[in-house]
Amino acid sequence: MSTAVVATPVVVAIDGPSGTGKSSTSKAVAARMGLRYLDTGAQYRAITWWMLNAGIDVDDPEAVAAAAGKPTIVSGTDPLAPTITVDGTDVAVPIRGQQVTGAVSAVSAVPEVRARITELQRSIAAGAAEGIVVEGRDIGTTVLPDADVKIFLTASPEVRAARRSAELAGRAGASAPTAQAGSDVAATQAALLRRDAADSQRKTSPLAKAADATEVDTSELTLEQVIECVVTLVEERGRRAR
Ligand SMILES: Nc1ncnc2c1ncn2[C@@H]1O[C@H](COP(=O)(O)OP(=O)(O)O)[C@@H](O)[C@H]1O
Ligand SMILES: Nc1ccn([C@H]2C[C@H](O)[C@@H](COP(=O)(O)OP(=O)(O)O)O2)c(=O)n1
Repeated sequence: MSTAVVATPVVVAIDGPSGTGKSSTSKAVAARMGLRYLDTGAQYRAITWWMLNAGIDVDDPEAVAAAAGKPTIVSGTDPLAPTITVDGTDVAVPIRGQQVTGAVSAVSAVPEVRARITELQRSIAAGAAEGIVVEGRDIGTTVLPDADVKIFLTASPEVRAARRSAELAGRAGASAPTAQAGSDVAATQAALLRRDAADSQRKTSPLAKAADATEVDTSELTLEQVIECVVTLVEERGRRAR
């Protein structure tokens, strides 16, 4: 395992669809390189959780826009223990639930929500004196277009669905694979593809690869290989900058 510390603050943008390994890779790279870590998907999930809790119709963009400024979202950026709160409540667990996952694309498509969360993301990145790894859908294109290193992770829909299902099953405490697990993977894949389509087709700041991002297909790579690949890209950039 390589441990590397970069001398100057470096900003790393990691984008891609769900299940490509953004969170796992970003956390590990940040921890190894002494950088902060920001999960922007968690912020969109947090504002979605708040909207659902407040009884706002998430399919009504005007109602979502009108409420977008109300909740206070705070992200803790320690890669070894990232946190997320809404108005002081720890929402790390409920934001991963099905209700939020099913509503987050609609809420995050609303321009007023994106403006608010983007501003928050930029201020967190600007305040990270050690440098930061920021992961999401539009970091390289919109949030931090001047990021030092931009990575776009991909993987086949089959691989992504299998990873996500295993993760969900692990969380639910499931053990041996069953026939039910097969249909769960199919349902998970269909839900992932629906969310990809919504996130890629929205008008404001869609999921997209920045022209200057390095694409890494993680389908056939272990998590460790992906981490090493990103660490190498960050170190190469550090050498070029010196
Ligand atoms: N290269 C990989 N090989 C195998 N499993 C992986 C790989 N990358 C990530 N995973 C696993 O897949 C799941 C989803 O990864 P995650 O980092 O949450 O993806 P994303 O943030 O892109 O949605 C996690 O359980 C993670 O451990
Ligand atoms: N920068 C971002 C990050 C996430 N989003 C939206 C779109 C995504 O479907 C949701 C949830 O993102 P998240 O990264 O938590 O999703 P996964 O964990 O990869 O399934 O938030 C966004 O619009 N822009």
